[in-house]
Amino acid sequence: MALEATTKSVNFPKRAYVTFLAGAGDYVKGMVGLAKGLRKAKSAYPLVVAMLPDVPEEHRCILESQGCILREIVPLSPPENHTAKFAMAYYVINYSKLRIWEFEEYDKLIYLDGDIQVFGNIDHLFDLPDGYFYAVMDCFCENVWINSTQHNIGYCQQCPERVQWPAELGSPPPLYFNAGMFVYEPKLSTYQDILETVKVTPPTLFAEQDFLNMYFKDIYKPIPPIYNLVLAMLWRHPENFNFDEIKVAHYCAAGSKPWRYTGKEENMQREDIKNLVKKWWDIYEDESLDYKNIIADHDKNAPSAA
Ligand SMILES: O=c1ccn([C@@H]2O[C@H](COP(=O)(O)OP(=O)(O)O)[C@@H](O)[C@H]2O)c(=O)[nH]1
Ligand SMILES: OC[C@H]1O[C@H](O[C@@H]2[C@@H](O)[C@H](O)[C@@H](O)[C@H](O)[C@@H]2O)[C@H](O)[C@@H](O)[C@H]1O
Ligand SMILES: [Mn+2]
Repeated sequence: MALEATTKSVNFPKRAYVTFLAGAGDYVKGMVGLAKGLRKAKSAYPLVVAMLPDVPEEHRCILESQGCILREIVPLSPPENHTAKFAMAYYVINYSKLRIWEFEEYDKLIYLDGDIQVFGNIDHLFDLPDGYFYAVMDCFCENVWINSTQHNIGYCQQCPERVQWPAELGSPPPLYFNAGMFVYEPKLSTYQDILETVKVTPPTLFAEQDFLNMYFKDIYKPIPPIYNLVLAMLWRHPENFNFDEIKVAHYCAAGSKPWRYTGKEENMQREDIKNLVKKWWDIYEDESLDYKNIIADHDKNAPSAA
């Protein structure tokens, strides 16, 4: 009785990982890989999939069979802005990612893109102090940044001493994070304000990533690159991290999505890239990590009821 009373009286924080799925394409493979990777890393928390209505029933069944918690969200579009030239045309759908601020039933969430894999347990990030927005600093060196001032003057925050920010351009830009992974606290009041702010914020190159950097710039706290290794860092800034310590890999470099990897694009024949793509496939194809087998093992080993 005492134990039961204690358990009931303790208010355990509700935490989860959350990802975002749009369309009927092959990103669902990324989600399955992510769900299995979190299990292999022995994470204590579930994976919630915030999915747009266009995700087909077949993909929903696959994700449920892998133990994912499905949450359908409504698309969110940026204000009409015909001059908007996103770095990648499809980035416009990524604004819908902002719906995850309405998941107030959770105290703290860690967002992970579907093209991310977790190779080491990162549950401890949930214990970071509340009231801040934690994410890894991005890199501006890839061609996808070609229309940005930083890229054109050769400036990157990963090595601010290489090319100094020119005084005539004022102070250097605030630290900028990659929005493929972040630790945040969902709150309806914040969510409502985000919706209102999106309506009056002209879209820019990196769509919702730019928006999130503007919106959270006062409470953004950088965390080490090993928690969201944007693959371009391997050839752009290898001095900024230790390859063997990578806990989270982000397959966002052109041609690096494991489920459609051909090895043909620039840098895709690198040994470290081939190693990370293989590590992703090893998890994706590991049937012992399938939810149904984990549950079966658990039931088999559970102490029989007295
Ligand atoms: O057709 C798409 C495009 C994107 N996404 C989701 O949106 C995220 C951001 O897109 P992406 O990772 O391709 O952007 P990148 O990090 O490569 O710039 C993906 O990881 C997926 O979670 C999706 O589900 N379907
Ligand atoms: O919609 C904008 C997207 O912007 C970001 O992707 C970019 C950016 O990180 C560049 O710095 C990389 O060089 C590039 O490869 C990568 O595609 C996020 O990863 C993604 O989740 C999403 O927010
Ligand atoms: Mn991504």
